[in-house]
Amino acid sequence: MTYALELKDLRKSFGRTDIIRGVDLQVAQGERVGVIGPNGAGKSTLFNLISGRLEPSSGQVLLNGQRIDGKKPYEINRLGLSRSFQITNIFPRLSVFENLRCAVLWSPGYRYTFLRFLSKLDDVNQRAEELLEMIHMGKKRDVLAMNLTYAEQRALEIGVTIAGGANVILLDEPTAGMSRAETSRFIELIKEVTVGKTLLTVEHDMGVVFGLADKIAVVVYGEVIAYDEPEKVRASQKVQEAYLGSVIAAQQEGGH
Ligand SMILES: Nc1ncnc2c1ncn2[C@@H]1O[C@H](COP(=O)(O)OP(=O)(O)OP(=O)(O)O)[C@@H](O)[C@H]1O
Repeated sequence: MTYALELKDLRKSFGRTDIIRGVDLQVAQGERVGVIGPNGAGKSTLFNLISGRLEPSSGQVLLNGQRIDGKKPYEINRLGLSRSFQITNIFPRLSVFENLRCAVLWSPGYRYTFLRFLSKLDDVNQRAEELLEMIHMGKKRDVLAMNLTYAEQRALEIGVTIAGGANVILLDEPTAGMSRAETSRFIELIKEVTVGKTLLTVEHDMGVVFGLADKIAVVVYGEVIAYDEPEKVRASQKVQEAYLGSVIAAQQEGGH
């Protein structure tokens, strides 16, 4: 079986410190995976290894069966993986629509076709209109990104991330900084716009991750200690002891 994303004995050291210590992970096409774990466990490093920001010390990363470890982020993006950062991908002084148009223009299907550019402009506009509807921002079409609310900026960021039609999407804490109400609307939006796509998301909020993910990968000290359906992960004694027990207790105490 070819997985949308597969990690094989992936390792990363900084100096003498082993940060990612032999991660194996298989994500099927269309699966939504939540990556959880304590601070400093290696979740961001894992995302950096997958998206090409960092090169692994050893091991393999395969995207749709093709090795991508060692490739540059833009090459990996062209092969169908898109990663969202926390609103750094949007242009504050451009309107919502222009941001989406730029994202489409910059995406793999269009970026290298400058000579065919003019004949393709209609397609670009049409795709940007489609994206505008997908993220439910038709009414904000001409508003400058800098004048949007924080939650709207995050929604635009999702639109920008999916603009190129990547089939594997990586989201870094997509609901960080949102209110409860915004968070639940945003989870629905993420679900809608990623139907059929493969999604990996790093998330600290257990409510979000258990509501969104088909599978949860628990990273502790650079290793995936559990990778299973949410209910099985929640019930796992090993996960309770290593991580979840203390987090759930803390979130309940904090009123989350
Ligand atoms: N470039 C680097 N050089 C040295 N150490 C690094 C580097 N990047 C990350 N680390 C270390 O690797 C460990 C894992 O960091 P990472 O940011 O991946 O964890 P995380 O699980 O994403 O944490 P958090 O939930 O707090 O964001 C940390 O101890 C961090 O200090």
